[in-house]
Amino acid sequence: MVKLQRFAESNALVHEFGKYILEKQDSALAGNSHAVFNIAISGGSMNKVLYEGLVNDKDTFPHIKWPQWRIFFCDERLVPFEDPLSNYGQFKKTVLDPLVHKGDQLNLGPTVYTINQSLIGGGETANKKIAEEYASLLPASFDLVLLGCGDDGHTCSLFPGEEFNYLVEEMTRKVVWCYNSPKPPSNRITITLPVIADAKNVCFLARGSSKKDIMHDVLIIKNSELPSVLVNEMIGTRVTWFLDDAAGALIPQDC
Ligand SMILES: O=C1O[C@H](COP(=O)(O)O)[C@@H](O)[C@H](O)[C@H]1O
Repeated sequence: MVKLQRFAESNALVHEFGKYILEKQDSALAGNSHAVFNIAISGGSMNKVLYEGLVNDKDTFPHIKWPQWRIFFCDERLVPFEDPLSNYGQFKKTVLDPLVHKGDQLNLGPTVYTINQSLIGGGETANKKIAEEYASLLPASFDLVLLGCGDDGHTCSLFPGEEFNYLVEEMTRKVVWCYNSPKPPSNRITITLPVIADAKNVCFLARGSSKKDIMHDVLIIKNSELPSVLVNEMIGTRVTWFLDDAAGALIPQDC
């Protein structure tokens, strides 16, 4: 059974989301200044909430131990970092740059693991190599995986539909090349379901009315053709969903 956290108010959602991440940081570090917090983050709408909930939140910000964070990407689009579609590029612009320069001083930031940009544009062999190299960087397991859920029920770059079965059926490799993403760009890499299943905590974030139908399919119908549902089914007790009222409009309040 997954945990549902619902919010009528956007500020409250953002604040509680930041507090949830802080809690997971604290249990991973347990006061040990040599320990690290391994977190995998998603792209898209997640970045703004990470900025608001972690960098711009005056209660949370002072408690984040950024130098002990090891940040990885759940998926990455195979474009140069300066391309607006790059998940790392957007994260840098939205979260890292403001963090590093916050408060008129230079703050020490987290260690961020990106794909090998020099291989982008190198075709099939290079794309497979990007996935392979990225897999070799991943920790044995994540303390926290932060997931989005697309309007079609995809999460990471694991898409629903027969032509994408090779992605959700991958049970050996930790990272795979997605060569036919229905959402641009078509070339991406993504962590696989076993990596998510090994995580200590998994948290989905869904906001806005464009998500209301898919939230109904995921949380009420539980359509197991949807990758987001597969995550819930695999490790439900470790999964928390953060929803705003617009995304949860079709979910009964007592759910
Ligand atoms: O393409 C992607 O989409 C999903 C969902 O994004 P959202 O903007 O609808 O929240 C995202 O989680 C993933 O990282 C990204 O590459």
